[in-house]
Amino acid sequence: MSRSFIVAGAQLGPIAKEETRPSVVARLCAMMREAKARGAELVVFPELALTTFFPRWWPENQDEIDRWFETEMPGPDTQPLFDLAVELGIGFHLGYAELTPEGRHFNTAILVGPDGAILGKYRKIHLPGHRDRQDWRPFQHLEKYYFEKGDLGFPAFDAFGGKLGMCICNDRRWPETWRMLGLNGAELVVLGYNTPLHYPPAPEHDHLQYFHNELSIQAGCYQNGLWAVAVAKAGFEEGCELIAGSIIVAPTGEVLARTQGSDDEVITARIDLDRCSEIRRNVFDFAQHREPEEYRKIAER
Ligand SMILES: CSCC[C@@H](NC(N)=O)C(=O)O
Repeated sequence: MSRSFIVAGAQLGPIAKEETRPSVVARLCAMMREAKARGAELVVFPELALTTFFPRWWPENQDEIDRWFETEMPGPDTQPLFDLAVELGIGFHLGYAELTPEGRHFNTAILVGPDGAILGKYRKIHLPGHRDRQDWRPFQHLEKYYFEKGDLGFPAFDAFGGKLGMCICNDRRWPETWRMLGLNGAELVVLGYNTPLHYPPAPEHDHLQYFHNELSIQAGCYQNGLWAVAVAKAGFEEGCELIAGSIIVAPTGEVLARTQGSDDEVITARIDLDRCSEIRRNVFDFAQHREPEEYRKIAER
């Protein structure tokens, strides 16, 4: 397979609390068709792409938690997405809430090939927010309550002629995420996010949300010599404004495509995985220039 191909980011506008899974999957399918029409071989959907961003609410009972989670992937509601991918011959990345047969809850993403096979799975490691109900906030951010920390590390998978890695939303802010993916050989990192514009503990930083999003992703790409497709769930969702600004970023840190609005929107760019070496054979040649014995504190509590 060629290492130069077109990728798409499929940004989602808001998903209402009562919007059904079939309705959301129809929106994803429409964007998958558009991505394919624009020549894409891979389309990237956001974090928790099947539902509203439910960690903003304190649940009253277990049923109110489990209603947001998928117990099978694909399941009856998501099978049409897999079927369309096979029909069109396009791969995809999808974020969703996973409930395992053992009753464990994860914030999960998968990478699916153009034959509909699941090529890789990632479970979010950096869970932001809080565990307890905090009524002073205009909305909750209860990821630490709803989810367990991911247990799959930061793997890179053989896919699309190269090595692909995944992370999810808050993970993108941590240099350790990108470095682990880089060390594991990732050449393209795909990720989705749900980022409220308003950050209640430090509202003086609200105006920097778009800047911090791009800063983190561009730095991750440049410092590890890899590509990224980073895709938002955006817009006013149940009274909470989520940032948009989905981007495709080159190993040089340059932004090649960016969404214009805050609704369902597809962006595309041609990427060439061989361009990772522009950075990895030069300033970030890990074998030549890394000094890991000086970094031990990074892996300590
Ligand atoms: C409350 S922390 C900020 C919000 C966080 N959102 C997610 N979904 O991880 C993020 O890092 O974008």
